[in-house]
Amino acid sequence: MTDTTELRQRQKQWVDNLHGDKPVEVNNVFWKLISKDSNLQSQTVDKYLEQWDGKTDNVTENRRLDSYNENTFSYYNLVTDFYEYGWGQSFHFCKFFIGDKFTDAIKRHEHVLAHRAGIQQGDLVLDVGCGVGGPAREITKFTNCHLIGINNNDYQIKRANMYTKKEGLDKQCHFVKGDFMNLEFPEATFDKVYAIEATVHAPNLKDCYSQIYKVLKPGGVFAVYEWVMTDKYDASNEEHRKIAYNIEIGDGIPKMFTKEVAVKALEDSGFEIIEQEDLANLDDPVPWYYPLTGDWKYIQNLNDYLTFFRTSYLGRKLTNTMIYGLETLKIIPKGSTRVTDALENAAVGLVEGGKQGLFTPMMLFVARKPLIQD
Ligand SMILES: CC(C)=CCC[C@@H](C)[C@H]1CC[C@H]2C3=C(CC[C@]12C)[C@@]1(C)CC[C@H](O)C[C@@H]1CC3
Ligand SMILES: C[S@@+](CC[C@H](N)C(=O)[O-])C[C@H]1O[C@@H](n2cnc3c(N)ncnc32)[C@H](O)[C@@H]1O
Repeated sequence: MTDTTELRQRQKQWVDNLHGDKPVEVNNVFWKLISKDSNLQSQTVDKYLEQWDGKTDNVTENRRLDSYNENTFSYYNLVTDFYEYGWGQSFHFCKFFIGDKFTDAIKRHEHVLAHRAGIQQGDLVLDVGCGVGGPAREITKFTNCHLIGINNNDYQIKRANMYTKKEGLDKQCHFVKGDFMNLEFPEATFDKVYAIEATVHAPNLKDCYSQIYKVLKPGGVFAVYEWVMTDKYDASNEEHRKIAYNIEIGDGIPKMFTKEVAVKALEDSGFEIIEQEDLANLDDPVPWYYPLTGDWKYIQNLNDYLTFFRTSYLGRKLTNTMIYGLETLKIIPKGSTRVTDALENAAVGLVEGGKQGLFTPMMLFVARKPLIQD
């Protein structure tokens, strides 16, 4: 048995045991937490947090980079239910315009990527790091393409396929296990490839982009919303490094790279960069991170009061207090509070990084695989 087969079997078994025997259709976050295996939940939290001891020296960082696969696997086993509860089925940020409803802005961000990638009816498209498939379903409906989503988290794949079947899209769109550091599709399979806020989990962007390059047809396009530290970021500045660290620990990221590293990685993989644009502007009338600040003045739709209460500072405090109470009463598994604490770190780091313009979750790159390779 190869190492990869063994790892996959172990991860599949872990997910089956961790999430208990509740049907995959259950949507209530508290019910999902109650039905988790307490022992395994606590072991998953330990496994994830043992990597995060506050250190950012080279040895510690290399350890995190080496264990990227198990680390993000554990992270998403812990946070997926919270993400769905607080954010919905698309696990990404978006640009807001005045008057925007949250769900409309999220979908528009997906349409923009599909448009910039030039996805056409009938194209075979790969979604790299597909989450529970919110963007994939939307892009399939928007373009009428055929789409495969890959993900290294078995729990998310189950939920992605469940939602897709429910929406009657399962003939056009499906989700499989895979590691974007080792894509197993034959060379030149896809017309287009996209990734939304996923490849930031890679331990090495060049190796990840090279895998994408390999599976794209010559002339094919790769479009990505990359998470990067901007040109303003200075790794030797303690405050900046602390912000990046909060983003790393709270979002399951082995190491945040700079925009410069991402550009070089695309070029070194053989791509020709057609467009590069940071869609997050500091002077945007409505900042991308506002759902996490709970700035009520930006809310322009009645439905969004509920969504943004959950994601706001106050709403998070309320959720975290409830989680703490339920864990103390042993109603939900041990370790759940440590998960909400890590998510709080994420929110703080993201907002601070966004406000200071040190970080962007929407560095858009559109890159082409040349028709003739060197
Ligand atoms: C991790 C990466 C690369 C992308 C995910 C981006 C966002 C969808 C998440 C980043 C931080 C998350 C938090 C929540 C939802 C999803 C994020 C915004 C919550 C609002 C979910 C509900 C919890 O009670 C609080 C969370 C704070 C962080
Ligand atoms: C923040 S989520 C974004 C999901 C999706 N793109 C969306 O916008 O809803 C990041 C995704 O990348 C996946 N991921 C992380 N590391 C991966 C890897 N090595 N191979 C494949 N998928 C990975 C996670 O499991 C998760 O689904």
